[in-house]
Amino acid sequence: MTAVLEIAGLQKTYRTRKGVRRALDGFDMVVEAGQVHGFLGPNGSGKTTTLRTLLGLIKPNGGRMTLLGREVPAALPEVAGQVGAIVESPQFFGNFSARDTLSLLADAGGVERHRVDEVLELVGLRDRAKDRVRTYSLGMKQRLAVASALLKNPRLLILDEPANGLDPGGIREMRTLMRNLAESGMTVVLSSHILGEIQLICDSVTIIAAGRRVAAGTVAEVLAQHTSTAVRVRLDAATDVPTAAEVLTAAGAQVRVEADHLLVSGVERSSLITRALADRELYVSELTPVTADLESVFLELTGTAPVAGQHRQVDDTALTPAGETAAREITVGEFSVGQTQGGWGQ
Ligand SMILES: Nc1ncnc2c1ncn2[C@@H]1O[C@H](COP(=O)(O)OP(=O)(O)OP(=O)(O)O)[C@@H](O)[C@H]1O
Repeated sequence: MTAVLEIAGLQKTYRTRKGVRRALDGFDMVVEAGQVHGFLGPNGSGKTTTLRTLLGLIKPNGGRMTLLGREVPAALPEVAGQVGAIVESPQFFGNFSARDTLSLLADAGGVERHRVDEVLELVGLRDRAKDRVRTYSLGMKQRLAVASALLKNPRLLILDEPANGLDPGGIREMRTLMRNLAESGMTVVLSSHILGEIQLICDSVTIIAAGRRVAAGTVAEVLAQHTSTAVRVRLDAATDVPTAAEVLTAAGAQVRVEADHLLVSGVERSSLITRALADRELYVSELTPVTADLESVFLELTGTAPVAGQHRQVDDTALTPAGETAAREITVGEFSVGQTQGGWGQ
């Protein structure tokens, strides 16, 4: 497969009154041709900074980037015609219709007018094309934005949070649109917080936390790397749960205590769990491998699982006056996996 987007060791620091904020800390990303690729990360992890840097809107402090095989930002003038992007919410004139808006953009970009009708059809706005934009729902405005990025029939489409603010119906329409575009041969990169959605529509994902890649690969690979050993353990007597947690922790397992069961990982064989518990006269009523979804993997990797009474501190973990990184990296398979601290609750 050919990579249409490659980023290696990208660095970006912002100077703020409080010190230097390291937004990207050696970030890597690869997107293969023809895929829908999800770019995931908690608030403030560096997604927008990455996309803006890639598109030449801000200057990196280090690292290398290519788009369609050409080194950027140097080759941006040559590749820009084949890359459609919406990184900041575009503003449209409320008094213009979708057709007026797209015609204006087509003329300005040297795109033939017949393309306007094609993209209106593609994004499902044909029937409302003559209505004023101010009468559009948020979902329709998002689709108009996507239509504007599609005018030049790009090989690569980059969308920052395309489903932001959409209701479930709007999200479903956006999903269908993304899949249709990928089926037509276009590569689509989309950043999102809506993880269930990403799991449904993306072939592959990159997860970023504190400016570093913490996981990458196909959705199946990322899930498989984080699901192999987790087992749900229920006991005959629910009152035995705390003791069982102690026994399994002492045996070297990682144990998470849930309301009426345990989630146990880091154990080679499930039979070791049953045996360790039976030795203490604790009897198991259920032992089930847990299939993680992308959301739980994301929460585990980015350290943003809800923490009671703790406010989200992502920006503070990224603020490193001494220039140190807040991310801790370990290697799992061919991907690097890191962990950061941080709560939730913004
Ligand atoms: N212009 C700027 N000046 C200073 N710091 C900035 C600037 N832009 C972004 N940052 C900081 O850089 C880090 C990464 O921000 P970025 O907007 O790239 O994250 P993000 O993953 O896109 O977040 P979100 O999902 O909230 O949009 C954050 O700590 C943010 O506060």
